[in-house]
Amino acid sequence: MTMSKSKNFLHNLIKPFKLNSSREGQHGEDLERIAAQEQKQFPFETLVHATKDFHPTHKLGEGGFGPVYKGKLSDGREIAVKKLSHSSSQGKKEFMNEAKLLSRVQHRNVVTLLGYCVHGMEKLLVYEYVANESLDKLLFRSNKQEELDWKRRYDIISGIARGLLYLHEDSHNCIIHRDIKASNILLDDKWVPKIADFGMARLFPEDQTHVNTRVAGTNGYMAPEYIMHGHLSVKADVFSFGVLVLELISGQRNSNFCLNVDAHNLLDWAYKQYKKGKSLEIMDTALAASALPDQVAMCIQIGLLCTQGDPDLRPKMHRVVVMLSKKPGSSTLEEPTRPGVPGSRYRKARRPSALSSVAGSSGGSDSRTFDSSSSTLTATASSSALTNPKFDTHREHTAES
Ligand SMILES: Nc1ncnc2c1ncn2[C@@H]1O[C@H](COP(=O)(O)OP(=O)(O)OP(=O)(O)O)[C@@H](O)[C@H]1O
Repeated sequence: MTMSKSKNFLHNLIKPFKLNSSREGQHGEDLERIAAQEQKQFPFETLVHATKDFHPTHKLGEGGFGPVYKGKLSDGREIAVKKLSHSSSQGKKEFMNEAKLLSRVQHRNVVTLLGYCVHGMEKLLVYEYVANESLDKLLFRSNKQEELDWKRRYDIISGIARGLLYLHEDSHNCIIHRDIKASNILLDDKWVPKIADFGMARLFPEDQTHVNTRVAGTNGYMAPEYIMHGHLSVKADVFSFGVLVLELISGQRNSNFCLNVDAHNLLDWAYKQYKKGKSLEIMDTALAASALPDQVAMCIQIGLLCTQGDPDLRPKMHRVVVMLSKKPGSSTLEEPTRPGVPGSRYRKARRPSALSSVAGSSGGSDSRTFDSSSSTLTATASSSALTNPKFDTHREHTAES
């Protein structure tokens, strides 16, 4: 091929993707952008076809927001379709705006939201399908713990930390996840962790007239200041992340901790062992062969730093990522203070009247209630609050504390 021929060839190859000349280029880019946005909206028929009419055999499971179905698009891409339950009164336009915004969130450690669909009363979200199981199934509900060797667990901890850092600081807005837990971490076929369910509060704001049961926080993972006073900041996610780190290392759930040891919960146990200089004793026996003791000890210390009772003392995710990237022992980490007590005493249901008075007094932007039928707490804040890094709601709460 001659030089000019190969130049032409390259130009033609690039042309459909990039138009360079100024006005034509601008126009082309606009069209591209519009087309890209349009593609985020899936026709309902496409999703019906992809999931074989939401056939029960395609159902992957059901969470607090509704059922999730596996599907396959005609181009071969595998998808997970989340059918949102009907309990929110959010308008179609608002939902579409939020979904469009969230489908711009792109990170290796965050599940990609491919798009959305509104069809009559139905609101659906279309995600990339993540092939492996969720972390809780592997860690707590299978006999595959051995497959999660130390290197995998360490990579999972680092991946989740990077995904959270992205949501907090690097995405177009600060997104506080508020429900970081093992079942919201999906693993792909290469064991890469992906944070799922991000931004759900934006997509599904609370309907103030409805005592809903949707999930925005889970016992055992929620920061004490969030449960007790409604203080919501990135540090609430840092707390949940710390719990997850200690769960990954110990193989024990924090929420129904039942080891016969002198401790109330996993955090308490980890802290006591740490103070005695025996932190490695909390390590999952399934890690015995693969663990790098110094690295495990460093991660326990990071987990404890993240779960400290005082949110101001907890590191931000940026600092966590830096700490995780260090060689164990190469720098001194801070000494963790006492961990916060996850507030399972909120198990008592609050009266709906108390709920509406809280919601009412807030000007409608924030409410909290507890669904006594599950182990989850519902707590939502307005979208503006969720996107504002400085958001910190402090209100006298009416629940027994
Ligand atoms: N993108 C996805 N790819 C593969 N499976 C998925 C995907 N999203 C969700 N799932 C599966 O669908 C099921 C339900 O997920 P969902 O996130 O709705 O609820 P959950 O995390 O189990 O509970 P909760 O609503 O309390 O967080 C889970 O088993 C999850 O593993």
